[in-house]
Amino acid sequence: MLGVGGLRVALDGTEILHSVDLEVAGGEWVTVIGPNGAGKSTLLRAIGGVLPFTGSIQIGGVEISALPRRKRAQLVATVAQQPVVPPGMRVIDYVLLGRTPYIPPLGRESAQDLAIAERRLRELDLVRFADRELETLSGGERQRVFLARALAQDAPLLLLDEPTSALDIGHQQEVLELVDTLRAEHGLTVLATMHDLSIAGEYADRLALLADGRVAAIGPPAQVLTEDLLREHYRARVRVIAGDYGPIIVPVRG
Ligand SMILES: Nc1ncnc2c1ncn2[C@@H]1O[C@H](COP(=O)(O)OP(=O)(O)OP(=O)(O)O)[C@@H](O)[C@H]1O
Repeated sequence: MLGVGGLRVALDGTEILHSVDLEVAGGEWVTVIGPNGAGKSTLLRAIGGVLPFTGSIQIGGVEISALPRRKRAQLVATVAQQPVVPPGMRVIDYVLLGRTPYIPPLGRESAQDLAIAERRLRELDLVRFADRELETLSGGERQRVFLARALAQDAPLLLLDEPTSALDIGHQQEVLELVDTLRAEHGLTVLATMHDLSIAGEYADRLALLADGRVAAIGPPAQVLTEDLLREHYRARVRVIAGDYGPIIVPVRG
């Protein structure tokens, strides 16, 4: 579904990603983990088509650089780490922006577009905020709105850059379960980044550990979330405990 080969990205003259290779199958969930500054957001931004790169990024066998913007937006939806919040915009109108790739030039959203946006608001527990200005929402409420907009885009590839970092523990689980349900029902492919390693391992089929702009390890969560790899790449002292849905990572002092 997604094929990344020999990907290099330089920002302001500094190479951040050094020949990254990554394959994500249709319907698979891969989460990129790694220490601060490893290049996780840069990787997602390149795949999302907002950064220049060299190498190859293919979606469904087609190079993204060859896709017109509108077509790309029908294939890839992104929840960025810090999305731009348009001043004065109501929540429902923001979520409707997710339908833009389907609205003809100079056209208006259809009743179906509105129905899809409203369904996303319901699924993400946001109905009561529909008419509020986005700027007036709390950080966690706003993060759910960003996800609602991306899901309204109905793209087969979803890029999630730390989608639950502002959410309380209940909403974290609710949002990730919703993404997982959509994946099961519609074959959605998910590429995410996350700092919570236990949650990352519970939801992803595979984890890719990025360090200094290179893939240092990739595989099923139990293969990547090891005390040795986490010590080496995060300089963290942890205990790894076997959980029902994947390894549970507990930071320890000694
Ligand atoms: N415009 C820029 N010029 C130079 N370096 C940059 C620029 N933008 C980002 N970087 C650097 O690129 C590196 C990777 O950044 P990126 O945001 O991809 O990391 P990350 O793994 O997502 O980190 P975090 O976990 O902290 O969100 C960082 O060292 C960052 O300082």
